[in-house]
Amino acid sequence: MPVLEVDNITKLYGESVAVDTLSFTIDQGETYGLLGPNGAGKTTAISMIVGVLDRDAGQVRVGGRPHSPADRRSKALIGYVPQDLALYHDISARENLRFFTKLYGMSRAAAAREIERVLEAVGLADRADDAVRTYSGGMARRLNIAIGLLHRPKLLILDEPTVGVDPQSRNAILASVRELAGEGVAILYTTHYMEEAERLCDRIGILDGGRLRAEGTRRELVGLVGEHDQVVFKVEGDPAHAVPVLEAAPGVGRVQRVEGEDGEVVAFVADARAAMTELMAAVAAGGVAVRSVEVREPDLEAVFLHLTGRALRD
Ligand SMILES: Nc1ncnc2c1ncn2[C@@H]1O[C@H](COP(=O)(O)OP(=O)(O)OP(=O)(O)O)[C@@H](O)[C@H]1O
Repeated sequence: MPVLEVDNITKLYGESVAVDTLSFTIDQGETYGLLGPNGAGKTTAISMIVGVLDRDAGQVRVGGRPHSPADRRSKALIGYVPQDLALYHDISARENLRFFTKLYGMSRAAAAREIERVLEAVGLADRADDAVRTYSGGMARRLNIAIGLLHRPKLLILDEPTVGVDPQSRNAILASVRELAGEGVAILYTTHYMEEAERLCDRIGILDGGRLRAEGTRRELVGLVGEHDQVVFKVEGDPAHAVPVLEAAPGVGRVQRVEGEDGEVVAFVADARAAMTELMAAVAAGGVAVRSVEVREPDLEAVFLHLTGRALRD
């Protein structure tokens, strides 16, 4: 049973549809990325899922039960880390966390244990007693994530957690997300960074104009484009000789000489990994001396362009 089931949620602002019949599910230990440009509807979708924003239509189930903010049982399963920070800047990270454990009504012993655990999880243990005002933006964001983890949620929802953070904090955030997923937490992660979605997420939903244009693993999404893997050969001598040899090789769709690149020839294949052994054998049999081989796969940028006709980064 999925930890999160989102079923046709919709939000209207006047005439405009911010989120349009959005559906997806997330399993235990799975990281699901909602990828879309600014204004795609990511924050609106998340706010409806968490329950801080009313839905105009649709259902959300968490842990198999219909979720509403009034339902304490399903609420206890969710850890929500919004874009806005909710921290006290004049006290330390540890004191901020202690405040939230009191809010959750945790016992002293449980609070002490959970505070250490979440500080470790986000890599802030060594700065835990410093005032938050001395933190970088990225460290403050990590503390915000720590707060979302205090009650051991089964579903962690992160709204663009790496926007405007330093590279060190960004890496720490990505590492903590991976570790939490490894412990079985289901993760909903929104981002407009293609590389993050590719690196982190098991499955990705591409959101644009409030609608889910496509979803799947990176490989499935890339397959939608119909664009092929590129196997780039650097060859000795005249590359023209390599062209007919590659064209005749099994699994090769099209062969192209790269403009300006001395001795570079590209073979387009459906699946480079599957085709590689036969391709190399054909090249050797054809007497082509290869200096190097590189595989380039189409990326999510190409997928977004294919689906929407626009670039992901405007
Ligand atoms: N309170 C509101 N009233 C009217 N329109 C809104 C409101 N909040 C959001 N919108 C509109 O809904 C659409 C989706 O916005 P949303 O903030 O969910 O996008 P997003 O993908 O999270 O983008 P961002 O990364 O910029 O936050 C946008 O067109 C936005 O202008």
